[in-house]
Amino acid sequence: MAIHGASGTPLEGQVANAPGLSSTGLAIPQDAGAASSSIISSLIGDKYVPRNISGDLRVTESYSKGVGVGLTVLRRGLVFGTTALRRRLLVSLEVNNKDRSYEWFLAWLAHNAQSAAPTSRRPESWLRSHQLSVETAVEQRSNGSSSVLFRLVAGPGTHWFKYGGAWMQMKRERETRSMQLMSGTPWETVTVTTLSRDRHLFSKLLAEARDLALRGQEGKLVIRTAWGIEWKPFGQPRRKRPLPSVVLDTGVSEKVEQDVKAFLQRRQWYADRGIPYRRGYLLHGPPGSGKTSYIQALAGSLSYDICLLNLSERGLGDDKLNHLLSNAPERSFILIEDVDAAFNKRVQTNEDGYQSSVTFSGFLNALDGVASGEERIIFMTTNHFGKLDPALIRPGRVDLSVLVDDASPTQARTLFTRFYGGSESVQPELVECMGRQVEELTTKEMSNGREISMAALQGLFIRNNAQDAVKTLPELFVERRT
Ligand SMILES: Nc1ncnc2c1ncn2[C@@H]1O[C@H](COP(=O)(O)OP(=O)(O)OP(=O)(O)O)[C@@H](O)[C@H]1O
Repeated sequence: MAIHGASGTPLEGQVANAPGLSSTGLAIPQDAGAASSSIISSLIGDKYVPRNISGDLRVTESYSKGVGVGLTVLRRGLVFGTTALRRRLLVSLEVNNKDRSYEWFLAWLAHNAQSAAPTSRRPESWLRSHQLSVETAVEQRSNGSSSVLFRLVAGPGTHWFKYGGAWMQMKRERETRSMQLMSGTPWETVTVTTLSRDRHLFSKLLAEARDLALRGQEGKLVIRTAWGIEWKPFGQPRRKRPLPSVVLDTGVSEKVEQDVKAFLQRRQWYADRGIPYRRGYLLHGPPGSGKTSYIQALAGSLSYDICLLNLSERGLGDDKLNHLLSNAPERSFILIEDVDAAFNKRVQTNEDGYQSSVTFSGFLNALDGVASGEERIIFMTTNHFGKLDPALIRPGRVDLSVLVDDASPTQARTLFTRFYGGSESVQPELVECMGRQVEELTTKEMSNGREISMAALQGLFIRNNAQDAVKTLPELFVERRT
């Protein structure tokens, strides 16, 4: 972002460099008289040009020479004057799409423009424009349902709006010849121009735009994915999942939570000992046991964001990976799922045959990273702990490794009571009683070498009422995996 005078380049430079100008800034016109006499000669031939006509031509030559110089001076003067006036009176703010405030500003403008109902008194900020672009967003309501919204934002071109009593011109420009190499999106710039005396409004406006954006994320979990070498929000911020809604075996959730909290309070401790301030966690266990859900819920409870990293991403190489891991936004967990799948053969291949260029050693180096004071928390998940290379899970890369297993009897009971407790159709005592039944059933099935995932239990409880769920439960247990 940059604030500068309206002309952009220094005036002196323009004058001195302009073609056809002397160092004094005056134009030196070409010999207009000679040119006109040669045109006449070529039209009617030299011999028909009488001597006295040639004398008149000399008068005309010096006259046109004078007019030429006069016009040039006038034109230059006008340009000079206008530029000087613009420089004195106007001030511009430039925001480009490399900066986070770019999105905030466009969203703020769209928000204010849309709130201007035609019949009501116009609010202070509104948009006057004939060039609009559409941005589609999915909004999640508090009851969990979602709706698709179309937001009209100022498209490329010139727009006008009023803010804080001042008129502002906004120019959105898109660079069509070059793209951002990593993300493939065009470079864009927004230049807002207003009267110099109103320059203080810029910071007010940007602060408002930022607050509006952050308000939209309050109480929500922001998930980011890698876009080239940058982390960008993926979809709209989601509603946070309450941590207790992810039911892990006794003590597991507390162990991870306490470790993360203790780590967050020891920044100085790490700094004093010169240890890189980072921590790695590995959650391993069968599919559907709640690993991802837990990490997301934990992030939400600590008001952290999630940066989701897919090691099989097309175009992701060792360098980019290193950059991404070292430049995650503050207050975010980096989540790398199914880490075994990425490196069990040391070279990973997509369904379409694409081979990621991240190497195992490159990944280890990126995990070690450059020692810096920046906080970094990485969570990795896997379904196959045994397949992991010991180099990956050594302390420093994985500091805490936790098994998140299939449903234990206590987990099954707790999930049951969470689902059916508080419902009007079932008495609380009955729910407690059926919960104990679920616990006993699970203990019995487990002693027979059978198990059930938490995801399967959740599915059962979603589809059935309490009585039917208890009846159907035994059918869902499967032989334990070896
Ligand atoms: N322990 C749990 N408590 C509550 N719900 C759970 C639990 N485990 C799984 N679920 C539910 O099951 C679904 C899948 O869970 P999740 O994706 O977190 O499992 P996972 O262990 O990460 O699976 P995978 O290893 O296949 O990635 C989610 O909808 C989640 O709500």
